[in-house]
Amino acid sequence: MTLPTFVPGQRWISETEPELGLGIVLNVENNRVTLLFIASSERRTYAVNNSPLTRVRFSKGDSIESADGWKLKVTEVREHNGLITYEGLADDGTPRALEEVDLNHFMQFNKPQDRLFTGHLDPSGLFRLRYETLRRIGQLEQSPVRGLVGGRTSIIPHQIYIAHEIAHRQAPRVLLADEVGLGKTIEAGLIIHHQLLTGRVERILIIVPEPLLHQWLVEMLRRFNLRFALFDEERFWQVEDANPFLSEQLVLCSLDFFMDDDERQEAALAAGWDMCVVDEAHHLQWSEQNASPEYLFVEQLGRAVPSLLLLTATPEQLGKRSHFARLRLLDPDRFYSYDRFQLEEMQYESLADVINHLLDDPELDRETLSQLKTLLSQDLADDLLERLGDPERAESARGELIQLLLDRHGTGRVLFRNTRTTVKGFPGRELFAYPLPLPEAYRRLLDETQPRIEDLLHPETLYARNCTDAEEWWRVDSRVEWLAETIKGLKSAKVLVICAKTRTAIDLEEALRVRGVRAAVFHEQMSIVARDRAAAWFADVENGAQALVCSEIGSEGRNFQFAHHLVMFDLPLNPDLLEQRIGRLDRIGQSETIRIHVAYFEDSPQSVLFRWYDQGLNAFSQPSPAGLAVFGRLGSELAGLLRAPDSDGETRLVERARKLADAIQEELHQGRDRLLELNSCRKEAAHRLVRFIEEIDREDSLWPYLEDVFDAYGVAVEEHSDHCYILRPGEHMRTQFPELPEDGVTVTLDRGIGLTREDMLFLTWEHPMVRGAMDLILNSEHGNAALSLVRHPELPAGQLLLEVIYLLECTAPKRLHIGRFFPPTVLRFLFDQDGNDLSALPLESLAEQPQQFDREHALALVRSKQKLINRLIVSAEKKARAQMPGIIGDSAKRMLDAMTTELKRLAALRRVNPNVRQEELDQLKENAIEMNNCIQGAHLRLDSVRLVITV
Ligand SMILES: Nc1ncnc2c1ncn2[C@@H]1O[C@H](COP(=O)(O)OP(=O)(O)OP(=O)(O)O)[C@@H](O)[C@H]1O
Repeated sequence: MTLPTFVPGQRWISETEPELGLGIVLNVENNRVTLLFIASSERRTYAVNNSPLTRVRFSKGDSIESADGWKLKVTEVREHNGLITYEGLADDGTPRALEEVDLNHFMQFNKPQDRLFTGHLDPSGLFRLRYETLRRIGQLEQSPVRGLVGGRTSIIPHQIYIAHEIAHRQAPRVLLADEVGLGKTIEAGLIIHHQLLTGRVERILIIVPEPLLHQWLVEMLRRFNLRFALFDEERFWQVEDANPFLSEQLVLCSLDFFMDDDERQEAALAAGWDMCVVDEAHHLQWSEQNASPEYLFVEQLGRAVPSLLLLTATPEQLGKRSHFARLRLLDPDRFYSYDRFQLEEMQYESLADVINHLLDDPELDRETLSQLKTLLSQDLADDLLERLGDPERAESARGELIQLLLDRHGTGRVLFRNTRTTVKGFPGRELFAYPLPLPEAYRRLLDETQPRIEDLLHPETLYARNCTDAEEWWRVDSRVEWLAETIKGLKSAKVLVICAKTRTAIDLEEALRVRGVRAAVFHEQMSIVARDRAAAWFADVENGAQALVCSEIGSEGRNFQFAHHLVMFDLPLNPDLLEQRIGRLDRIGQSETIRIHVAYFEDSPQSVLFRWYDQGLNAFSQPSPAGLAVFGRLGSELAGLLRAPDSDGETRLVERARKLADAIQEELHQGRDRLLELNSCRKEAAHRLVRFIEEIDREDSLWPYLEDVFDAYGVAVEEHSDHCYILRPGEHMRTQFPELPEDGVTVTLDRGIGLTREDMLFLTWEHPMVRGAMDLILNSEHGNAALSLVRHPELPAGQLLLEVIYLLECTAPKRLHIGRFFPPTVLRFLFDQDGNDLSALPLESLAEQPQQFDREHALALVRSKQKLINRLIVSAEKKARAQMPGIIGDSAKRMLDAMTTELKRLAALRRVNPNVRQEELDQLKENAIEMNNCIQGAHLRLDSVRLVITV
């Protein structure tokens, strides 16, 4: 091997640290050479006979830059006393010369050709890894289930359907209103995850009732690897001088945090969120006379933030108008008049009827067709109606027509509600009723005072108010003794106790403690930390509390499905609250029949209410979709009976309630609920998506890919158990590896294991570790220039091939989300030395041979073939350019189709609703034009090259 000759003034670059820039030889002494890297202000000394340095030597035709910034196209390269002078034409066309000592110090040799010709050759494995990564990214961007795979969640059809449906919209604004416990938080998480992953949103504000802060924080982190910053007063004031919300991208706050504090509201309104999520949105109360401050605040946010997700299991809990008002927050254009909304609801039955025909009938009868035409008269849907007659295209036309009908005439686009009737698979409920004698002390008090309904249903509060000197209420209330005995009788089973009043909950805990029951309490007056501690103590299987006593609001939204026994210490008047209570246990993940224990006082208003729920609404054994409507119509009569119980009147009222509930339920089923059901989970589509995800889970392509990544970057892997591995930083780790702690981490690739073993990372293509690794590869030059020896049965030995990878990319402002129409597209070419196109031979078919090249020979070979290589790169570029119009045309068409549909929708809405502004239509058109320009301007980039020699 000949030793390199170093001369002061020469330019060399480091193969191991190319980021240092162009080095300049300072001196050579005692077989040691010292270089100065001016760009990075570093000085390095190497052994002359073993340095990782490559001489920078440009060739004729290269463009180079001087330290002063002028450029030269090289026409001649002269060497004198070991130093090179480049001659050629400067930018302005004048002939100039540039000494190598004056070359730009910042010159980077990251481009594939640069690295190839300067001998910065990576192992072939890295080249393949880079190619595989590019290909994967293109596939992932296009995957219909992008963003829905990476959560630590079971794949549940209705959730995936909703998340898919919503996440693919631009700036979605929807109300997620699945029945209690069906997974709205998870749905919101999936949508957020998708939108973040695809770059559609970056800044998100989640607002929840204070008791749910911690649960949300934990769910987002453990299920979706999303780190939200919890903002409370202390955190808010940590940032001085600037809007504190600008210090984080993902923020979680309680609604209370904003109330009565204009400064915080203003800061939130000015913080430039892309998406806002509001949980338990039924708290946003509204009436014509009086909109609540909470409503007004979210209304303002809704105007400032493009995407808005509202979550509630009981959308009509505070009345229909309030429900309408929340819909208006989401789409003020669509929901602009309550009267019209009501009128529309009346037509839901005939609408559902038409949709049913579209779904089920092979031929549409004349009446249905005429109804359809009337419904779509404003929609310019003639082409769709025409397609119904064409057997080839009828299926898709039916789908589009249903979508149109749901969008225009129902709450289709904005409201999603799945129920247990459609989701299925939930365990049953069993009712245990305990009539108890009304304590004498209560009877006396109720007779002596003029109690309000509240007092009638919760006599303990009346007692506590009026008998301040007497014994504590819980010493006279027979329900307390019953409660203690019931809990003890259930041995070690966990029992959730819910009562309406905070004071009652606090006292009950003490009463239970006195009676030897290990109980914790949970209510809204406790701090978040204390509440979470109580919930955790209750959840602890070994040493935890047997019972948790909750107040009404304190338990809202919480996950207690590990318990199977629910005690209702009293009953709420509002049927939605009853359902919220049962929903603490009746949620996804409940494994047993739920035992509902209800205590009430005989011959008292409580027994009337119990019968009303049990026999009138049948609300204990299943959710009662008509409950609220029946309560709305017969509520005042119920209140009359509560005030003055009368057994005949009670029997009559319960009977009326039952009949009314049946009738409303039937009506709802034919109309509104049928529409909601159709809209909230189209079964076939949902199952298609689920199958897609299951296939990805089964595919088994992630681990082989990761093994290559770990191998390339020096991450040590150890088997843990089936599908589980321990990862640690290896001794030769190249660089800090994403999401890998110093002391290692255990990972699994199996969803089932991931769901039960939360101590392990659940790795998918969407996990931050995997995405981080992909970024690491693509944001560096790793693998963009390589040389390998390969064997292939169809290729004679001794051939020289060039493999060239081009990337077709489209640059556009983020707000346009161009990736959905134009993902980065990989174009691969393979040529032999005679320029024959061998691209049809896939990369995988070239069997890699283990021989290594010595660097000097490799460099000599590359240099000797420089002209050929450049020529082949030009051929590849030509071929790539020839493919561009097709790719660009397809993607422009996809974009235009999607935008046209959206434009048509808005134009049709505008015809029925003058509130849709012309500017919105104009904006959409402008977006389409802008996107089209970006797509037409897609550019090619040479990503990597590999010189291949066949053996
Ligand atoms: N896909 C899933 N995989 C695993 N667990 C799930 C899934 N969906 C829901 N769960 C669990 O089921 C429970 C209920 O889900 P979630 O809290 O999202 O329901 P919700 O509809 O928001 O309830 P609520 O109406 O009470 O607010 C939670 O414990 C949640 O973690």
